[in-house]
Amino acid sequence: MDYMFYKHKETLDAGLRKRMNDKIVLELDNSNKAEIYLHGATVTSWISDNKEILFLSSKSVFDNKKAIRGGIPIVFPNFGPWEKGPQHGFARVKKWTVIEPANKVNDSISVKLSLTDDEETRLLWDFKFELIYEVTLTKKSLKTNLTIKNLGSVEFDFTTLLHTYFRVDDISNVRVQNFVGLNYVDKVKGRATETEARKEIQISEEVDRVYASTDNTHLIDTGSSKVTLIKENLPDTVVWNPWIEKAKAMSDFGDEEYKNMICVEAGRVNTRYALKFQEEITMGQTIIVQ
Ligand SMILES: O=P(O)(O)OC[C@H]1O[C@H](O)[C@H](O)[C@@H](O)[C@@H]1O
Repeated sequence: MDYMFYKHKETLDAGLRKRMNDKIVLELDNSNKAEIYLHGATVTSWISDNKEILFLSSKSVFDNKKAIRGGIPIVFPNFGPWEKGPQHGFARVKKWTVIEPANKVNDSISVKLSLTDDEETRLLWDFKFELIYEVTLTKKSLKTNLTIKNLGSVEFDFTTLLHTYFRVDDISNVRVQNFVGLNYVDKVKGRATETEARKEIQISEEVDRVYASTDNTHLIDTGSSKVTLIKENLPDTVVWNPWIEKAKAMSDFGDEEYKNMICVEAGRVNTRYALKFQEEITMGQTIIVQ
């Protein structure tokens, strides 16, 4: 009996240890923390004042191969289907390296991760680059900044996006602001270009829209909390909810989970950004809980 117990415990500890090695925890105090997996540098959890702000699917696969379904996956160097490699690029499925460990200064704590080109990335996309991702947590905010450096001797271009999954209690109560009058590409309707007429977006069907040149601020009212998304150097915003059929079709997403999430994704996706050799650009977002 004892033997069985200890054997089981050892297995558990080994599994737990592995998961712990794979992620970084930023902890301000017991009620305010965030978790970042090295796989994709994916922020998978952000707890502000004891409340989880991000959605992570219960079906998400943590095999260090597939992209994590939820949190904030990083899309680079291509948004959407890509003729050279996986959908949304490789940044979300590569193992990142910590270059500056978690550092607490006054009321904030931050960490810096990096991804550089390797044989695998050059095979798909033959450029020399470094991505630096800085995640900063305060009691009320989470800032995620991405610096893209061209380390080679030729220009490259890319699209990029922070694919944030927000957790909501009930999608029918969610409102998102600041799209009125903007053009968007409707990916559900064969990429038709439409103009947004609503002051507040509500979700009651499958939504997959790429809004161009959006305001730098969106207010996401989840019914039980208000969250502000502030974009920097990311001109576009994608709004996505797979709804019933798509949810069922995704193996790493629960059938009913579409009710508990909305993706509001700050990106640079409408036009590819050309980065000259030896140059760099920083872009990012800050999410603030009110
Ligand atoms: O399933 P994934 O590759 O993670 O993509 C999930 C979604 O990402 C974005 O929001 C795109 O606009 C959608 O078209 C896509 O379905």
